[in-house]
Amino acid sequence: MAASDAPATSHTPAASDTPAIAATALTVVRGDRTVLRGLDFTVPRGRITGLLGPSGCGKTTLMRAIVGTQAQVTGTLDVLSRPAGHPALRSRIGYVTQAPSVYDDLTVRQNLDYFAAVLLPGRAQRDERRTAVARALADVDLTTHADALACRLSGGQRSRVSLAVALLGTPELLVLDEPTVGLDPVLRRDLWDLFHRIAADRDTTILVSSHVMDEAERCHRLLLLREGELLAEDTPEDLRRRNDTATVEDAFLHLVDAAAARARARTETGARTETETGARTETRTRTRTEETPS
Ligand SMILES: Nc1ncnc2c1ncn2[C@@H]1O[C@H](COP(=O)(O)OP(=O)(O)OP(=O)(O)O)[C@@H](O)[C@H]1O
Repeated sequence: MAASDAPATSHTPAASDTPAIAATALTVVRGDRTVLRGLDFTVPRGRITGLLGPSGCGKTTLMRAIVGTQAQVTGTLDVLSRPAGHPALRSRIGYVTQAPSVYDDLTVRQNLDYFAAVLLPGRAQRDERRTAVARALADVDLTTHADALACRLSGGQRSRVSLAVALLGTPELLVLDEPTVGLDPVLRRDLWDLFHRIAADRDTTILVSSHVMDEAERCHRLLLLREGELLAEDTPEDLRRRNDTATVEDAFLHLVDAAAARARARTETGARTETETGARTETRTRTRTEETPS
């Protein structure tokens, strides 16, 4: 998103205690649908925040707004103390989309070399490039596959190449869209261990989406999204405690039921008011008709 398309911002100077992401009344329209409705939330720095919710609830749309690739965003959205989409944020954010962005006809190392050349161009940065590529390969445990063509990799390995690309620039904010989809339990655990290492060792803020609720327990904080609305913003522990449930999944279901009950009550109140207003109007009309001499 161009800076001019960025939502309005209450631009504040950078400070280590300001949240990595702060949204107020964030609304996104896609086509003729309002996909995100008036979201207010913050994402703390250096922590792993899980964005959880069922398929189609708006997780990808929210991530796209944060990285600045989503049109029709209104409200306030600050990322690393800049308005989302600001050009200065490009090198500070790593974004891994659901579909791995990997060149099939290049090897793993060539893929990384290519993106490293974009991030760290020129002969003077050759050593930095080499170090960054070696580190990213080691991060995602693909050093032994460095010379394999990307088209020969498994789905999980391809996802890890995408993640390695995002790690090349040592981003301050890493936005990961369902990075563990389709991975076996061992790989999923290894990836989550990696996310925790990155957050702890490099002070990187990680926003990671998932629709698998057991992954919620691995996050420091959670944003629970449903049908474009934020159901909760809390730690997994507080979410369980507040809803008196054993798991985050049960807490989520509890919140969904409560939201549905509130919506039903609103609809019934609206219908009753409408009926009463209709009855009053009819009475008034009848009275007027009766009063009108024929
Ligand atoms: N290009 C588009 N144009 C119009 N509407 C879209 C577009 N892409 C997505 N949507 C709609 O926006 C809503 C949210 O989609 P989004 O991809 O953000 O959900 P999600 O929570 O990431 O889903 P999933 O977990 O399946 O990836 C959906 O109802 C979807 O139909």
